[in-house]
Amino acid sequence: DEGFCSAPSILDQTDSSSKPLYWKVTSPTLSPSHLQDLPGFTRSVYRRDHALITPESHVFSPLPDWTNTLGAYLITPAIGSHFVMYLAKMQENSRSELPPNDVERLIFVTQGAVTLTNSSGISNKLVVDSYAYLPPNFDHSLKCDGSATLVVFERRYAFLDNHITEHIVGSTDKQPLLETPGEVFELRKLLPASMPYDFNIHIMDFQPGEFLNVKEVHYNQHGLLLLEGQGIYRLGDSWYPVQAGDVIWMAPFVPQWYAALGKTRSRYLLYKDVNRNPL
Ligand SMILES: NC(=O)N[C@H](N)C(=O)O
Ligand SMILES: [Mn+2]
Repeated sequence: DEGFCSAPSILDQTDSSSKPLYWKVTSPTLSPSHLQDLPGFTRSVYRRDHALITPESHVFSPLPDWTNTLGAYLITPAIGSHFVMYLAKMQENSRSELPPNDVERLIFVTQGAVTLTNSSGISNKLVVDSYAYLPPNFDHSLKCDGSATLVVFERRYAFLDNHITEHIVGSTDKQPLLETPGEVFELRKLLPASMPYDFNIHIMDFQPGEFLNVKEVHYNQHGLLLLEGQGIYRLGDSWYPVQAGDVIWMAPFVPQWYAALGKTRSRYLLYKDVNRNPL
């Protein structure tokens, strides 16, 4: 019947297997139609030790120095982080610019394709689910002919004597699953665990109904992008319904916990600082 319960539910989404990987990051499904474009309504929240930034809050503007690229900064030191996280929407004939000196960069492709060229002229085509790590002061450029959406992390590299990081190009599906003792989620890491790397990017998969065992509190900070699925994120004393396309800032020591819900798996990408003494 056409009663009010006929509002389309997110669970009515038939299988999205026909859609490209991570399609929801750039075209998220908003909650039932009665919330769509409701004036002034947002799920975004900004607190002392966490923030939830949802797609209806994104503010894009031309990325300074890049060509034909719009950027939405989601996390910057102004929020208390030691890194930046931004979405970069590269349009046709677009080109990146180098980060400042001594700043390392990681890019992850969520839509389209870009060509990464380094100073020795070697090019790599990066498609959805591919990534590249660029060490500090490493000459490179990203070019895009059509369109591409990247999530970019940049950080002033914490130099260690006699340690340097390498230029890395890879894709999530080629990374091995790592042990997660006491936890049920599947874990991949995009960077080596070795000492030179002062952060890593975790890709974490949960089946519906699975959740973090540890209600984590730790000195590390996080920038999270939910790539697929939906669930409930607990941050401090608040509980947030989240879905693909949502971004979360977690400050050091904020209590954090996730439970996956719905009919499809949850996958999120997580920046985590590592390998450096917190003192
Ligand atoms: N919120 C998280 O998912 N945190 C990760 N499990 C981590 O800190 O390793
Ligand atoms: Mn954590």
